[in-house]
Amino acid sequence: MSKQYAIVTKALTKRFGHFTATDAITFEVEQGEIFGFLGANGAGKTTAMRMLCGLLTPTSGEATIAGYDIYKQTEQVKKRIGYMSQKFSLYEDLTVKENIRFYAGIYGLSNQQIKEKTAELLRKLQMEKEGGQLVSSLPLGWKQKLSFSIAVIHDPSIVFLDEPTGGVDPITRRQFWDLIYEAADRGVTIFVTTHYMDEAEYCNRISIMVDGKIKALDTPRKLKEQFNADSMNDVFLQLARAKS
Ligand SMILES: Nc1ncnc2c1ncn2[C@@H]1O[C@H](COP(=O)(O)OP(=O)(O)OP(=O)(O)O)[C@@H](O)[C@H]1O
Repeated sequence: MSKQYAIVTKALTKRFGHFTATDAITFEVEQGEIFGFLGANGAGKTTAMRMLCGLLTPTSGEATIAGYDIYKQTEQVKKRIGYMSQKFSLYEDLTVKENIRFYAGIYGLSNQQIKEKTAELLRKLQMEKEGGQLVSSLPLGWKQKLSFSIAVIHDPSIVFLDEPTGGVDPITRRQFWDLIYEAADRGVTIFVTTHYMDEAEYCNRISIMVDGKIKALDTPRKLKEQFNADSMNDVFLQLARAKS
């Protein structure tokens, strides 16, 4: 039997006018893998991710998500994915529980499922006491964890995370990654962009984009070997330097 791929892209490209933001990227992500999508600011990561989520139409190339074509089967794609954007979209003027209810409703969960999932989520995040608080009153790290938990509340097979841990300290980031590992253990495929190289080390495989193209793709260990580097930071800097 052929391998089950969560994501397959072939020469996926997005141009804005004459500018090519994502330039013929080709890769596969296995089901249950934690796949890191790295690149400097403006490398084209968000553009690629938006195409994979069905938010942006590619200029050319192909891609499937959970086996569904991103051009023709957008509804099936949307049902199987979760998405957490850089500016994660919690409503600050709603309570924690109201946010959960709102998004779970959009994802099509029944009232009974929403009740159960809300209790489970608050227990897991140790936020039972905060359920009735406005989201605006929560620390950033808590909002990020809540946002991630909501992005997987409908048990998607793939979750896309666009710089999910920006602006928080390493300990809070580590706690966030515990949630990621837990989801991956349940078989959820994680596609994550980050600028933090400690996080890159937590991924099963990493791709590094430079100017819209994928310049390297492998496990952190193999990339370090390939670039004769001590750390992912070093690998990243070598690729960024090679550009100039
Ligand atoms: N709608 C658009 N119209 C024109 N150019 C765009 C548009 N969206 C993105 N770009 C450009 O495409 C390039 C890639 O942007 P993108 O947001 O994908 O990069 P990124 O790797 O996600 O960067 P960051 O790490 O800063 O989020 C940038 O130069 C950006 O200015």
